[in-house]
Amino acid sequence: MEKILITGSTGMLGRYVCQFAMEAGLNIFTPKRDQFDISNSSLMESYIDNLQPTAILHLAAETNVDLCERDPRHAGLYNHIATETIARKARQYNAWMLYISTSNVFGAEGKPYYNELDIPHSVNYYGRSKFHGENALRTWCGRNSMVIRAGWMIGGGVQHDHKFVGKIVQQVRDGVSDIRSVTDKYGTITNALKLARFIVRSLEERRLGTYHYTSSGLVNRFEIAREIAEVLSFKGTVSPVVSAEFPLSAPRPSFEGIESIYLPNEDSEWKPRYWREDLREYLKEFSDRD
Ligand SMILES: NC(=O)C1=CN([C@@H]2O[C@H](COP(=O)(O)OP(=O)(O)OC[C@H]3O[C@@H](n4cnc5c(N)ncnc54)[C@H](OP(=O)(O)O)[C@@H]3O)[C@@H](O)[C@H]2O)C=CC1
Ligand SMILES: Cc1cn([C@H]2C[C@H](O)[C@@H](COP(=O)(O)OP(=O)(O)O[C@H]3O[C@@H](C)C(=O)[C@@H](O)[C@H]3O)O2)c(=O)[nH]c1=O
Repeated sequence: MEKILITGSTGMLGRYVCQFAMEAGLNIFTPKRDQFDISNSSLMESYIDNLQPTAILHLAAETNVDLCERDPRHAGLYNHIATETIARKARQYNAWMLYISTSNVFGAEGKPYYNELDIPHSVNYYGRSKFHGENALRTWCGRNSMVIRAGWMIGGGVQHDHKFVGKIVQQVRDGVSDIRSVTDKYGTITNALKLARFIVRSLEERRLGTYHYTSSGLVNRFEIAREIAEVLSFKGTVSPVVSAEFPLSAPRPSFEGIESIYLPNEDSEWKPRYWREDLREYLKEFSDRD
């Protein structure tokens, strides 16, 4: 019988994945931190030994990019070593394993877009720790695993969006008069709900290899903020600024757009579209509530 372990089930992405996996009638196991702490190898090992999963969706991670920069040891433990521990166990039980990585593995070359043939070179420790996680997976279960790299993730809605869109929506709701947003950081966005559909489909198909999954179109943070302001009928102004006005511990690449040369070319509900369309789809979660 199929037994699917999902780590990070309470996160921005994990909630949607659990929702779709349950709708598909899959037998999922979603341990919380006290049962499955990614900083505690022996706890993870004994949980997996007990469960003996047939598949593992490893979504848990340290997603605080600035914390990773200030504490590379923490980044390594959470994003690299934890993945290696889980991947070793996946191999032991011959379980198919999925790992979610990030466009942050790229950026040092300064190219606008990166595809699956490009060799990662990150500008920060979060990106490096995620890339080492990818490689641990490839080393231990390369023949039975999948890596999906996502771009700037949009998802979680009012309660669980702790990233850029959530922060801008919060400012709109707080009624600030001016939202400042950076024009010199470009990337591609990933609608978490649609990615979750693709993950569940990939699980069912036991897809293998590395894939980039993002909406099309390179966009900067300012353009996203302006779009949010328009959709939510924001009364104030959105001002373009340079990133030097937002001092952060971790450098962000000027360009971290990713695109896919391998994603199946089929028209389906998981298929990413142009960034504006996927962003507007997500923003309904906010506008529908008021
Ligand atoms: N957000 C983004 O913009 C992007 C994210 N990604 C990747 O996608 C994946 C999912 O990210 P996202 O959903 O945004 O992440 P979130 O930050 O929303 O959620 C992180 C998840 O990991 C869990 N977690 C954190 N620390 C531990 C721990 N010590 N032990 C057990 N569980 C822990 C959290 O549990 P708890 O609820 O207990 O905190 C939560 O379920 C990650 O691998 C991330 O690197 C890739 C590209 C972009
Ligand atoms: C709050 C705020 C931020 N910003 C800018 C500054 C900075 O460039 C950026 C920070 O937004 P975030 O916190 O969403 O960005 P960040 O933490 O860099 O997001 C990253 O998270 C990890 C998990 C990933 O995997 C990456 O792909 C990426 O999504 O937004 C503004 O321009 N205006 C604002 O009001």
